[in-house]
Amino acid sequence: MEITFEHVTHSYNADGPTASLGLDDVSLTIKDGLFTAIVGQTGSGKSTLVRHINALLKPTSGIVKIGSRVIDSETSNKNLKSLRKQVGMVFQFPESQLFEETVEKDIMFGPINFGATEDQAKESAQKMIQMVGLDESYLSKSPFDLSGGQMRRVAIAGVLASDPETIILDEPTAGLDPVGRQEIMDMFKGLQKNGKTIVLITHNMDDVANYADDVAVIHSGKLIANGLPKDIFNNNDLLKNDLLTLPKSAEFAKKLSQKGFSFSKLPITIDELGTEIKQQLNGD
Ligand SMILES: Nc1ncnc2c1ncn2[C@@H]1O[C@H](COP(=O)(O)OP(=O)(O)OP(=O)(O)O)[C@@H](O)[C@H]1O
Repeated sequence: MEITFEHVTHSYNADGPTASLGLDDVSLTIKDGLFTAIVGQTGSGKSTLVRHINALLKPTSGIVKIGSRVIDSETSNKNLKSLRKQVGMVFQFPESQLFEETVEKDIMFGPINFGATEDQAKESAQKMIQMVGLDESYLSKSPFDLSGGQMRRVAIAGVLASDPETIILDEPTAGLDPVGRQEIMDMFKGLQKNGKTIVLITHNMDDVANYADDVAVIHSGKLIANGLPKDIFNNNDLLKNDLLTLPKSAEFAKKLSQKGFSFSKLPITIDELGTEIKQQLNGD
């Protein structure tokens, strides 16, 4: 499902004395089936942007097209259920939203809310618990007896259980250990390979380099760059103005360049860095 922002401005408390601009004239296309990363400094407008994709927020001016649906300032809060089913959102620290007595009931909540039968929702819960790397024995446990990382997985399973076409992730791996992070990110990449559109807010540039097909950089509510990761990380204007940091491999490559290594291109992933170094050492 393609998502298009056309001149979207969002002002918080637009009519009040404490009005603040969350988005400022943003035009952006999030392409169907791709993994798009949204990056930018803290407070730049990333969460404000993605909350328009399921109409949790509406533009103060401009429009957002989500598939065939158009959201603008006049859009009613009624009839948004089908949109909310199409666009699943994993908020920051989603485990704080777990509330049922068992993991199974928590995962079933979304599908039942969107009209699934009890049996269909149970089947979904069984599938999704495995998808997030836990076994079926967890279904009968209380979510509150799980570790933080396990709770996070259950919360993600709850969003995936409704089978959304587009999945919005607001820093989904914050606070997880490195192995857990990679497992969860690999799972999202797998979902994309199976046809989902993924939108990821992240401060982790290694995740951008490793997983994203497209990157949008937000600063002070404005879209200041949009393109392939390799092009974004070669954008010296962004780097020199501290609007972006580099993935670790690229940082390391820059240090090696100062020691006389020369790279045919800036390596942004560990694999690319390894290939470049091998070529250098072999004199290719
Ligand atoms: N509910 C709100 N009421 C008023 N202003 C808000 C509200 N939510 C966000 N803002 C303001 O909008 C701007 C963008 O905030 P937003 O949360 O979208 O940034 P962000 O890039 O997601 O930040 P972070 O990386 O810290 O999560 C900030 O100036 C913020 O103070």
